[in-house]
Amino acid sequence: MPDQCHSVELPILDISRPLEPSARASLAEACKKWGFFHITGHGISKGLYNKLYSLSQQLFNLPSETKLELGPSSSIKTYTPHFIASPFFECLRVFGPNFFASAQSSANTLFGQQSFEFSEALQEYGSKMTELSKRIVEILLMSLGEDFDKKYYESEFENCHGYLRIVNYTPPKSLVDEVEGLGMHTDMSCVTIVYQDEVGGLQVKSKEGKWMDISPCEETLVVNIGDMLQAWSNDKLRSSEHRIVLKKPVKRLSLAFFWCFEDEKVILAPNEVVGEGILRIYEPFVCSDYLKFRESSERGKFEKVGFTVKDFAGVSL
Ligand SMILES: O=C(O)CCC(=O)C(=O)O
Ligand SMILES: [Fe+2]
Repeated sequence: MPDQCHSVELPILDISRPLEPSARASLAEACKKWGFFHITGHGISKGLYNKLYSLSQQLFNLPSETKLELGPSSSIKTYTPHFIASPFFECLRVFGPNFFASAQSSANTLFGQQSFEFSEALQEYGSKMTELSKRIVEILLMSLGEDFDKKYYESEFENCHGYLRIVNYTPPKSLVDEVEGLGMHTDMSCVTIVYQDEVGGLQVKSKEGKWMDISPCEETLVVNIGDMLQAWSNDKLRSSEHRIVLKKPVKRLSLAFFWCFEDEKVILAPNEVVGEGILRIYEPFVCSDYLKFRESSERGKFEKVGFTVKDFAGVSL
């Protein structure tokens, strides 16, 4: 393995069981240091993943003209073609809370009216991810402080919503070394839940600036903290820079579920979360203003770093 890249060891949390005090401490530490951890006990069967995998392959194997009917210049806009995020990246978005309806509107164009298999599978996956996201936010609140889940879940996180990105990476056939499938970025979510297939390629940047592999592991999902929760937690939870590198000339599929605050939400870390005697790092801001800031400062660059939540709402010293 090249010197500049190592695998990172992250805690594995069994989400189906109550949070033990020792797990709470290692989770808090991992979230502060890496902003990434693994979960098991998520209740999603291998069968559902196999189904989503083969349906996604069918979808991305369709001719470009068909996919572009859902592209950025169409009315539905659920498909992002190659050469927007990177030459090797394309994705389809499915929006909650009615994942069935969102998937179906894309499926009608792609596969014709008769197919419900795709929408049903996405409804099942989207609702499971929604439940998981809620549980993860509760657990993260518990890791921040005694009874913080009871104090803050309902008042702060009750109106969160989610969407899914199905991502297909196609590296060049004559891959010599490695290429970036998706460049360095932070997520704008509260939390993101990622399923990556066995190809791997997800990397997180350490605070010292080293790229570390997050290797795929069967039956575990990757969870990462996004900018919204970093700001809300006054940096107790880190939204880390990450990217996808393609090292083999094979396709890679991932499912990334983003759990986000509602657009009109004002993000302000509660005093108790900031902690006594600790400086507040962010000015309060409206969620959608940050999303607009990110869109406008990275035109054509798709979530490139350089304009993140600290640049937007960081307290000037
Ligand atoms: O493809 C992946 O594994 C993760 C993609 C990602 O980081 C993103 O879509 O924000
Ligand atoms: Fe990401």
